[in-house]
Order: sequence, then C-alpha cells, then structure tokens
Amino acid sequence: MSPSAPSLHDKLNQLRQRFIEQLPARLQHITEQWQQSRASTEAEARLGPELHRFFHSLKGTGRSLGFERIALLADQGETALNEPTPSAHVIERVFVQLAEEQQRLQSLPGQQRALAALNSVEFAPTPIKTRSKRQRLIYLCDDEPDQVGQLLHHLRCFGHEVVHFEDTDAFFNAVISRRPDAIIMDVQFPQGNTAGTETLTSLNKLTGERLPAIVLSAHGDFHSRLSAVRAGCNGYFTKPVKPLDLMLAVDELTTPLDDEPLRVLVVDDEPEVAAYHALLLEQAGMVVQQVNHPSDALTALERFSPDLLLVDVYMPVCSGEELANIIRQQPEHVGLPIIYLSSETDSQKQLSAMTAGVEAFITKPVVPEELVSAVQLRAERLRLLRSLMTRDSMTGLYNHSTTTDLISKALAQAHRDNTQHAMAMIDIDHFKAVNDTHGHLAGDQVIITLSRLLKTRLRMSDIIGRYGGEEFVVLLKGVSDERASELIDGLRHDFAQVDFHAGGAHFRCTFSAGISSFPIQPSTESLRLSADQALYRAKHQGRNQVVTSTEQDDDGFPTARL
Ligand SMILES: Nc1nc2c(ncn2[C@@H]2O[C@H](COP(=O)(O)OP(=O)(O)OP(=O)(O)O)[C@@H](O)[C@H]2O)c(=O)[nH]1
Repeated sequence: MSPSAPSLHDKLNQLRQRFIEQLPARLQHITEQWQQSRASTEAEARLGPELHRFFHSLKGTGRSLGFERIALLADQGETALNEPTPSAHVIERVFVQLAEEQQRLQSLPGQQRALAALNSVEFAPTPIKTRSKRQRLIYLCDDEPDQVGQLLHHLRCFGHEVVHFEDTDAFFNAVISRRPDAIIMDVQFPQGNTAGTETLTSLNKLTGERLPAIVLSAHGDFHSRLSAVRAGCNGYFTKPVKPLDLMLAVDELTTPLDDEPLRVLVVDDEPEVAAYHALLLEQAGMVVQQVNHPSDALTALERFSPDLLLVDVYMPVCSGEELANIIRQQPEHVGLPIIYLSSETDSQKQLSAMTAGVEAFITKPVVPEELVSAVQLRAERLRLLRSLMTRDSMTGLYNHSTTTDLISKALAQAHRDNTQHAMAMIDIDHFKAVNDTHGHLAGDQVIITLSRLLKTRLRMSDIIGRYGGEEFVVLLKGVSDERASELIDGLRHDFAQVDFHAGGAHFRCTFSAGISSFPIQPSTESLRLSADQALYRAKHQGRNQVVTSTEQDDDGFPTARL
C-alpha cells in the first residue's frame, strides 16, 4: 500500500463523519412528517411504516458505525412504535434526544468524534495479495554434477528461474537476501551427512518462516525422513531422483489453489452500512461491489459475477427475503451463497427468514472477524464446487464446454476492444503408441506434464483447456499468430526434452500444433476449424511441429482432419 493510501481507520472515520453530517437533514425530514401526521389518525397510520423503517435503519447504522447512543435512542423509538398504541410522548422525546446527540457529536473535533464511536475496529493489516506469476524462483542446493545437470534442464523446461548453489553457505546468504518460491536441497555435503537439513532448520529459525523445501537424500529410512520433517520440509525424494516427479512436486508446492480474490456483492439500502461492510471485506483481500437498491442487484450479479451475496434483510421496496427468492428463481444463481445481515436478534424470525435458502444469518453490528470468516468459508466452497464443474479432474485445466464458453466470451470482448488473439490446437504425437508401449498410467503422466507446462509457461490471462483425450486448446490473448507460433514452438522444443520414466524404460514425447488468429477468423467455431486444419497439416508434414493457418499450402492441401 502506498504511504498516502488511507488506512481502514481513516476510511471508517470518513463514513462516520458522513453519517453524522447527513443526520440533521434526515431527522428534520422525518420530524416534519411526524408533526404533520399528528393532524389525523389516518395520516399517522400512513406514516407508521416509514417511521418504523427510519428508526430501524438508524439503529442498525448507528450500531455498525459505533454510535451506540444513537442506536439506543433509535431502538427506543422502534420499540415505542411496536406498541399497540404508540406513545407520541416517547417518540417526540426520542426525536429531541437524537437531535441533541447529533449536535453533541457534530461539535466534537473530528478526531474525538471518531473516538466517540465505541466499537472501533482493530484489524491486522492484511497483506495485499499480488497475483502470482507462474514463473517461480527456485533455489537448487546440490553438489552432484550429474543430478544437477538433469534437474536444471527440467526446471528450465518448465519455465522456472533457477539459481544453483554448490555449497550451503552461499545458499544460506542468498535466502537471507532474497526468498525463493521453493528450495530443492540435497541432504549430504562435505560439511556433514545432514548439512542440508541442518541449514534449512537454521534458516527457518532465523527467519521465523517455514521455507517451502523439498529434500533429496540417498537414504529412505524412517529416521532420515523424520529429521527432514522436523526440519520443516514439504517433500522427500530418494536418489536417483526422477526429474519429472520432482517437477510435479515443485509445481504442487508453488501453485496456490486459487489466487483470484473472492468477489462479494453487498446489497444494503443504507450506503454507509454497505460501505462499512465492504471495507471490512476489502481489508481481508476480497473484491467488493455495493448496491443500494435491490432492483439493481440482478444487473450487478450479471456484470460482477460474485462468489457470494451479502444482503440486508430489512430494505424498503423489497426485503432481503424477497430478493433472495427472486435470485433463487433464476437457474444460473441457484448455487450462489447468500448471507443475510440484520439487526434482528429474535432467533425464530431469523429461522423463518432462512427458509428462502440463504446460507447464514449475521446479526448487526457484525463482529468483523466473524463476517470475514463466514463470507470466506461459504464463498470458497462455491469456488470449489464451480471448479469441479468447470475443470478436467486429471489436469485441472478447463474442460471442453467451459473452454468454449470462455473463448466465446473473450472473442465478444475482443470485438468490442478491437484486439487480436490467437488460438492453438495442440495434440500429442503417436500417443496411442505411448499407451500401448508403456501403459495408460505413463500416458496419463505425459498428459499431466504437458498441462503443467502449458500452465507454467503461458500467461495467467490465457485460456487453456483440455479439449479431448490428448488434445488441448489455448487462446493466447493479445498476440499475433506469428508470436503465438513462436511461443508454442518454444514449448514444443522444451516438451520434447522431457524424460519420461515407465517401469525401467525411458521415453520422450512430442506434440504438433495448429495456430489460427482472430479477427481473421471471427468466431470460436471458425477459429477452431482453422486451427484444426493447421494441426492436421502439422501432423501430415511429419509431426513435432507448429503450423499457422495463414501459411501457404502449395500442394493444395486437403482441409479435412486425419
Ligand atoms: N493414457 C491416456 N490415454 C488417453 C486418454 N485420453 C485418450 N487417450 C488415448 O489417446 C490415444 C489417441 O490416439 P490417436 O487419436 O489415434 O492419435 P495418436 O496415436 O496420438 O496419433 P497422432 O495424433 O496421429 O500423432 C487413444 O489411444 C486414446 O485411448 C487419457 O486420458 N489417458
């Protein structure tokens, strides 16, 4: 955060000030209405619901923003209105005392006014999550030349930045000055048989962190493994190490499950309360959008695509329950978690409100940590469910239908922005022979490896899908077909260098790819067809190559796939 960025406290104080500044006008308006309504019983009855809403929302906002006295007075007003014959005397007194409290708060200097708010929120600053790059910084500390050569080769194939150290002292100093994303550490060095794990233990103590580390050891016995676990290591490989297995372990260690911040839509007719809850969630690293009119919620759902909806139960025009029902009636939002917010403490009423299929009920004023964890828990569960529906279970890449949907959306956007994209269809060569010779498990390993390679080497914003068995499709955003061809050819070259092991055998694999480009091909289907034809050509011309759809076919090449 930049030094000039306002802190959570600054932002909360701004909200409180705005609330106090706007209170006189709200009070004056309702007091005038109240006085006019005294002329007749019908007019009084007509004003009833508005007056009730005024006190109720003032109570909720007052509590949320920490103005306890205002909340208490509003509660007295609401209680009086709930009587069979509301006491005009009590309501009048509440108006007068609210005006006095407002004047008292207004007369306080800004700083004191903030302090007058009782439930000031203390939040440990949450580190702003930066979007992780896919390229990782790996420290390899190992003094065995043969093994190092192989590991460096594979780590670089996967696009990682690798720094190699032959001795533990140089490694130690490097970690102090720059933390890597993962460490691969040999256990045995001339300084001692466990010098590697000892170095990791000292570093963990010194830094107070648990550095992500995988150790390589000549011994697979229980005690060696136990000492590695005690040194805080995440992985243990016995020599000779299969480089590919190690790469997948590094990948697992350094790939966060989901680094997209959670998205929350807050619907509350009180802008200050909505802003307050948004602040608390943003502070915890979430992306929040606020809506003050329930009628705007559907459009916001469509545009913002949240992971969770936080709804005030008590809103004019349309209650939270009604809004939840409207949303639930739309198939695309059936699974969206909804949390109600209300100052209602009656558990019976809370229970009946939950019949609309909401996930939870949180009472205002919220306890900030409770709000954050309630939202996080439910939103993350939805993310997991969504991911099961949209991703291929073996590779974690998008499945066929999600890939097509995402590409169509990206093209619609590209039409509006006038940008270019390229599509690559990738197919592993002679894959049937891999299965037949080395078995299906070895074949799966090849598919997983290519998926990881695509994920680590392409951009986060690119769309990568498993289209079918050993066929992949990638939308490379914002690049020409020539650039896409260079990128995919780089991957082709590196993939061909990966050593696969099955039983006692070693083997290598290659792939062929066809590239097409948007807007030359203006739709998902025509892009796919064009990339497919280029892939067909790549296969026909001998495989292990990349062909772009614009390359001239002097031989009058047929356009059907093999
Ligand atoms: N191990 C494994 N094999 C799969 C999977 N999905 C599809 N396959 C196999 O992939 C093979 C694809 O073979 P073909 O389409 O004939 O093509 P190919 O042998 O790769 O030959 P070319 O594409 O012409 O280079 C079939 O034998 C499928 O059974 C999978 O998830 N795992």
